[in-house]
Amino acid sequence: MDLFDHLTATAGSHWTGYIDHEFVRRMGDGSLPAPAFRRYLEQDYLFLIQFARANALAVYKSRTLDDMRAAHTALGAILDVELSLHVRLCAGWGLSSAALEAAEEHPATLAYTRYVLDCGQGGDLLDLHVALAPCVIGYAVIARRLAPSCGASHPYRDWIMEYAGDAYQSVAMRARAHLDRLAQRHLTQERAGELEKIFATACRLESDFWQMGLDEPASHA
Ligand SMILES: Cc1ncc(C[n+]2csc(CCO)c2C)c(N)n1
Repeated sequence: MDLFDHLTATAGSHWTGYIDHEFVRRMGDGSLPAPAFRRYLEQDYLFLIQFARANALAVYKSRTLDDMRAAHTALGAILDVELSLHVRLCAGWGLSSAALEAAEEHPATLAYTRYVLDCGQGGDLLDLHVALAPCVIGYAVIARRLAPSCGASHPYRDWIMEYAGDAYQSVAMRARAHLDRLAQRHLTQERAGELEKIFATACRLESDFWQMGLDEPASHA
């Protein structure tokens, strides 16, 4: 059992509630309403920007060149690949770059991203990578589960295939192996409980992020 397996097992319903969230299930069966997906996409753009900062923090928190390179690669992938892919996906759903630039962070976006950054600022590289794991590895797990039921005209095919594809699956596998190497160097019995708590909290915040997409926006009428 690697550290990721251990963390998902101890997170229990926080983990399963995240990967099996109603938003995920309805994306899988295609019944997710388009406005919910658009709300998610808009906030995910803002999420990715903060996620890039979290990887920059991981570069800073690294004590070996290997760790530094891993974080630097992830940072570059977000800035040079992920964000432009995301902007293109958004355009296909009627969200312009101008709309993305004008968007404000929802409390769920703020809570999740700043929690991850706080884990990294207050803790060490292992704390930070454990806080990032539900995001980086969780999306690969979710997309792999949805892919078999994703036909050619599935409305969420682009999203599912992006994360279920070989390229992203191997990114996630490398992240998982890196997390395990970090654990071998830094994990002690005394730290296990705190790391389990960080992982479970990040899963809860991922669930809140899905839920934000499902919830109707507050009416200001
Ligand atoms: C709320 C939310 N959680 C996770 C991801 C997934 N994700 C974010 S950055 C990245 C690439 C890592 O190199 C991946 C897979 C997301 N997009 N939005």
